[in-house]
Amino acid sequence: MSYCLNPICLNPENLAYSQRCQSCGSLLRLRDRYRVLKPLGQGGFGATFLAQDEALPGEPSCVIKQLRPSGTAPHILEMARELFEREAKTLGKIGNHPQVPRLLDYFEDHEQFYLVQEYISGATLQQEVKRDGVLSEAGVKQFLSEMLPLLQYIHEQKVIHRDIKPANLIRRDQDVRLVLIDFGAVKNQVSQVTNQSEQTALTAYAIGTPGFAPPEQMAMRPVYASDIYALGVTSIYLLTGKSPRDLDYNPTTGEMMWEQLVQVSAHLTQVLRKMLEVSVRNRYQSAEEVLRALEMEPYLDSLAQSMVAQSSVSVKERTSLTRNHLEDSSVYCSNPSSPSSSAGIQELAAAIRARRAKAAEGAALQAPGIRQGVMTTKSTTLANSNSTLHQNSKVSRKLDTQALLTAYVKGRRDFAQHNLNLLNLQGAELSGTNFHSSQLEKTNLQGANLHNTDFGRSSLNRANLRDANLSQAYFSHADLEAADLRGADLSYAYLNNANLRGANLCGANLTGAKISEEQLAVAKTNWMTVRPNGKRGLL
Ligand SMILES: Nc1ncnc2c1ncn2[C@@H]1O[C@H](COP(=O)(O)OP(=O)(O)OP(=O)(O)O)[C@@H](O)[C@H]1O
Repeated sequence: MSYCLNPICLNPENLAYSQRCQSCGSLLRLRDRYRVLKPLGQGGFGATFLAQDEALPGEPSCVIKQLRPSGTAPHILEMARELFEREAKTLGKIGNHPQVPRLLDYFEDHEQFYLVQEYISGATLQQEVKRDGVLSEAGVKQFLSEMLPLLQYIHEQKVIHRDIKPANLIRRDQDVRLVLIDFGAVKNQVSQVTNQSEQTALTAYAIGTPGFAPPEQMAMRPVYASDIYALGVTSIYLLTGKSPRDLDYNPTTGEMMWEQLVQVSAHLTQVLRKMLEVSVRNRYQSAEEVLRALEMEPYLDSLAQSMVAQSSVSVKERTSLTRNHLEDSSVYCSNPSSPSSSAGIQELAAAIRARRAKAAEGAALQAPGIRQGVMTTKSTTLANSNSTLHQNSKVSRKLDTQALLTAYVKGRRDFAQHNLNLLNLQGAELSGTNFHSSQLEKTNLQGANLHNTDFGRSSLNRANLRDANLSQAYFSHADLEAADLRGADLSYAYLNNANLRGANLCGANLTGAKISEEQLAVAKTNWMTVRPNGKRGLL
């Protein structure tokens, strides 16, 4: 089909490759190169079309946006043009990012404005949820780990998107990456002071989508954290399949009531709660902060627990100690961006890394010079509680094969921070389980169903994962050194930051998996290994 772009054409559908519209006589090729195939949508200011560029070899698809303001008053036209230019400028500036459509052309033709951008072939997250159902905790973590670096990049370019929602996120068929579209509502040049009345009039037409946009954005004062709120609402949609308009709100605080609808770990709940804070002051201030919190919270959680459990410390001491500790680590900090709190996080992260390194080396659990129960300075407190955490988690969270399988059958999915070393779980049904930070060294998981399972930061050293179903599993920071992954289905798994040294990926399926060339270089592969692009061959 060839579609006529004349806004007042009564019968815009024409035969493919026609020169002129049979109904209104307009030329059907825009700028003598773009042929419109079909309309994709119509918003307040413009219409969007799928087109092909006949001037290029292969006639690649593209998206054409045509400025079509609904009113004709000069100031409306002016505002619409401004919004349109904004999208063009923003795409021109940030469209070289792989998760943003490229700006291909921008021009005026017969007093109409046009913007041509890269066509992203794929389904939106809204369509995906309607088609495949809601995501698990691991799925949402993967979503956030993909979106937060993009958000960080956009914000570094001084751009607030202002309309993040499932319908504006397309999972590109070609490489299964998420692409953010619709930059028509972005706020550019955040630091520049604009004419207040112009800005207010303009933003009135571009406040984003009610329910996804936070209160300050609806009040026309968007900030970077507004995008974090919208990302939080999108995560709730992915977990529940419910749009904000289908959710209840607390009449006193205005908070969205979602917690009773989802079954996720305490740490993810805490992160989402802070992303969805009604008050900007209490919300995460940057995408980086959310990323950091996602990686730290499970540790902080058990850190607090292990400290409370410490028998040699009095209740009074324990309470103040826990509070100080949490303040240091900025978990409940009212101003998390303050230098002291971020130093706290770094200090804690360093301690955790040191602890993990020690554990990996098989060093003694208790660091030299640290004595149980004697807590004098901040650093000894930290080190002491970390060693306790390690011991406690080893002793109190050990499960045998039978106990684990029975708990799973009864509906339990959270086995984070457990010691499951050496268990025989061959062929077990364990899909959608949370094994975050657990120890699964030399565990036999051959042929097990581990679809959509969270192995973030877990230790799977020399684990037997042969022929296991690990599709969409999450392995960020997991240790898979020397693990046997022969014939495993790792399609769409998230393996970024996982240690794959010596891991055997012969015959494994890595279609759509998130994994770097460096990681693949240190693993074993053969011609049977299916690469992330879906093709077989040596890596
Ligand atoms: N670059 C693109 N690649 C593929 N599809 C796109 C692209 N940009 C927009 N679309 C699709 O075109 C349709 C229309 O999108 P558009 O951004 O113009 O806004 P809309 O959904 O009509 O309205 P609103 O601006 O209110 O969200 C949507 O279905 C969207 O998924």
